[in-house]
Amino acid sequence: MNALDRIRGGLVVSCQPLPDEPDDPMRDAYVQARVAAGVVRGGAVGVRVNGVDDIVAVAAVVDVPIIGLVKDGPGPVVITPTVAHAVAAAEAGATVVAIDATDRPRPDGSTFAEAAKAVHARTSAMVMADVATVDEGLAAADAGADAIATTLSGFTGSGSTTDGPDLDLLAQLVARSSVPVMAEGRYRCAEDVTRALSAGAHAVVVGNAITSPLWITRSITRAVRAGAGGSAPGA
Ligand SMILES: CC(=O)N[C@H](C=O)[C@@H](O)[C@H](O)[C@H](O)COP(=O)(O)O
Repeated sequence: MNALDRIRGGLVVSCQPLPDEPDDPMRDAYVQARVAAGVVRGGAVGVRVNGVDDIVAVAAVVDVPIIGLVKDGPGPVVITPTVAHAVAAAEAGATVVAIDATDRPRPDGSTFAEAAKAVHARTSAMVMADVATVDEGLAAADAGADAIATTLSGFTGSGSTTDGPDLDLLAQLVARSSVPVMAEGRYRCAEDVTRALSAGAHAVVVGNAITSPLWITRSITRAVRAGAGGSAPGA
């Protein structure tokens, strides 16, 4: 059974520090490995992990598929931006390599198709295309992606921007794609996951809502300050 078959219908948990927080105390391979071990114990069928050191550390403690990526550079393409990053993620232990497949220039001048081809030719890993639009997803499947993920919806300036998960993009890709479609990006709770699976997602990735104490705490403190949940006692 390949890595994609193994995660079908399940919850994949993204174990990563917050991208825009260089001082996130969770930015530590040992810590992410412990988080990954915890989510697998809780029922995650796969994990998504950023960076060669973290992938190596996580691969040593879990035996579920690892969707690996390497975030690097000033952008606009940050998720596994070059052929070398893609191969490095696979060599570190990723069973699926997540690669930005948006239509934006890559720092090494490569295309998504070239990165996918290099992973397939030089490693045993599969390739997941992170996209923001239907057109990008369909193009990525034609270019050799083994799966597509809605990861970049709302992050590129193209396509729609939703406060919650982009279930519309998911449904359109499920209807038209020849390869499995992963739901990812702003999935926060059991209801979100169930809705994505009902919409035909191959599997659903949840990140910050499970694995970022910084993000979770900030969400709650901001909501409390904004008055969510009624008046504070004595107020
Ligand atoms: C846009 C981008 O860089 N997304 C990254 C992709 O690896 C991660 O920062 C996200 O945490 C991940 O996609 C899961 O999403 P959420 O944390 O919303 O459940």
